[in-house]
Amino acid sequence: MDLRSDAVVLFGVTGDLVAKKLFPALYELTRRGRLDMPVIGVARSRWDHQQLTTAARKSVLEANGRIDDEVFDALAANLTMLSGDYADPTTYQRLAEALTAARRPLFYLAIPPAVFTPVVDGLAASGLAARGRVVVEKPFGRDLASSYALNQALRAAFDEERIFRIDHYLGKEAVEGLRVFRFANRLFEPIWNAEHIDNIQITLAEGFGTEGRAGFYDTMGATRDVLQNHMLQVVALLAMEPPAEAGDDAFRAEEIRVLGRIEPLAPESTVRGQYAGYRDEPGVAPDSNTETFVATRLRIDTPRWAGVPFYLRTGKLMPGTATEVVVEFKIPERALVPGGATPNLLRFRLGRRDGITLSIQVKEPGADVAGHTVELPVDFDAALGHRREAYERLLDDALDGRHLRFAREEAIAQEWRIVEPILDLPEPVAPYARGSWGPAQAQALAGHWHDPR
Ligand SMILES: NC(=O)C1=CN([C@@H]2O[C@H](COP(=O)(O)OP(=O)(O)OC[C@H]3O[C@@H](n4cnc5c(N)ncnc54)[C@H](OP(=O)(O)O)[C@@H]3O)[C@@H](O)[C@H]2O)C=CC1
Ligand SMILES: O=C1O[C@H](COP(=O)(O)O)[C@@H](O)[C@H](O)[C@H]1O
Repeated sequence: MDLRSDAVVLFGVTGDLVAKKLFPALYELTRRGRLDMPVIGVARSRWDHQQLTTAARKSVLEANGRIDDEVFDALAANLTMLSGDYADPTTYQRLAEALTAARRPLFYLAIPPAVFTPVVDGLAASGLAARGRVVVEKPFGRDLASSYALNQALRAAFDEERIFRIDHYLGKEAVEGLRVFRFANRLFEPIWNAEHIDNIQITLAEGFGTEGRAGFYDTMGATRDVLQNHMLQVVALLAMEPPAEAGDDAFRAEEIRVLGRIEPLAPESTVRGQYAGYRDEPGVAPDSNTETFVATRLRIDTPRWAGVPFYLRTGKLMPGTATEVVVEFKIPERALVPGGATPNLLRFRLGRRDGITLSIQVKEPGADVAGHTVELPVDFDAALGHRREAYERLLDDALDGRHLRFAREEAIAQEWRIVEPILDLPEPVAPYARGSWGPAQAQALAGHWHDPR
């Protein structure tokens, strides 16, 4: 089935993901002439058409800072609202009536994972699944066992080619660009290994808290929310071997292979934290042990990465919002220049102010011959101009039935295997101050973290 979908159904249209990412993506697709089709928002909340379009307008304005009324009106003319309970078969019957003219609807599950299976079952029972595609948000299940069960439920309703497991980091231009950096630059490949790299750090920091989705977040935590998926995908892109041949299948197979060589995370080298005041938020259990921060050390059992630690940390209410990878190279074997024992750092900025910065040593001005660190920055906005947002690219792909930028089932299974030992640990989470880099124990884990700029 390779024809473009002809309707979009957004389950969870009242939610945070739709507001932050999906409405702006739909607006942009409309602007590009890629979305002239019905868009049906589904939720339990009893929204009318006016509330739906008001929410859509607000989210486009918040994302873009401005709005083109002609484009927005074209999108609004396609929007309709359908309120109903996901356990009620009549919800799907009404949806089927609204989709009578649609031959290949795209069902987007922008809902908490606990409701994925009931919705898939409802789509199957109503006959809608038989002609549709489905996009399933991350996290895909809660652990390895539940991800298998979710796969079974999906496959009972949809053919594999009509299932799209989204990890929106795979749709980010800068994340996808790691593939080009690794395999289109002869310069770095010979030193991309344990002989020359001391450690690799990945920080996914957010300067905001749970933003009204605490009830959902409290069932999830940082490990399931972003470490299991987004961060491990970035690790795979950094650590994979060059594929034996060009092409997307060989590339994805190699990614899965390296995920398979990552050792399960150890509780002893993991720090879980919770920001001050989290337990007072509406929807959070008063004794919640959910982590809003996690830092961990990961090892990859391949000759290329023998002895090289990968340090990963992510948290809410950190000092700022940024996703950065820092590759720290080893210092020169012999100290021939004073001040020359500073490691070269290669910094990838992913998703915000995208770019790459290489820090190198140059001569300190003056009579003495000594090293001084300078940075060679590349700013992708300046160098490359506008690039499309991840959700816009991924929605466009799913509408066309293209799987390249979606997560593979085997990769997701490996990711759950890796994080399983640190899920739901009974030890109390360590408190941390809002606006800090997490609990003090996390600072010690890496010895020295390179904070995002
Ligand atoms: N928010 C984000 O930035 C991102 C989110 N995601 C993923 O997207 C999905 C949705 O996330 P998000 O939008 O943040 O979630 P929300 O907590 O905002 O929930 C989305 C909607 O789902 C409905 N809902 C909530 N709880 C239930 C329930 N128990 N049963 C049925 N419906 C429920 C609510 O709508 P109503 O009550 O009106 O039916 C709510 O508006 C998740 O899988 C998440 O991991 C992925 C990337 C980013
Ligand atoms: O999947 C999620 O990702 C966002 C972070 O995405 P980004 O593109 O803004 O880096 C995170 O805020 C959210 O909690 C999580 O569900």
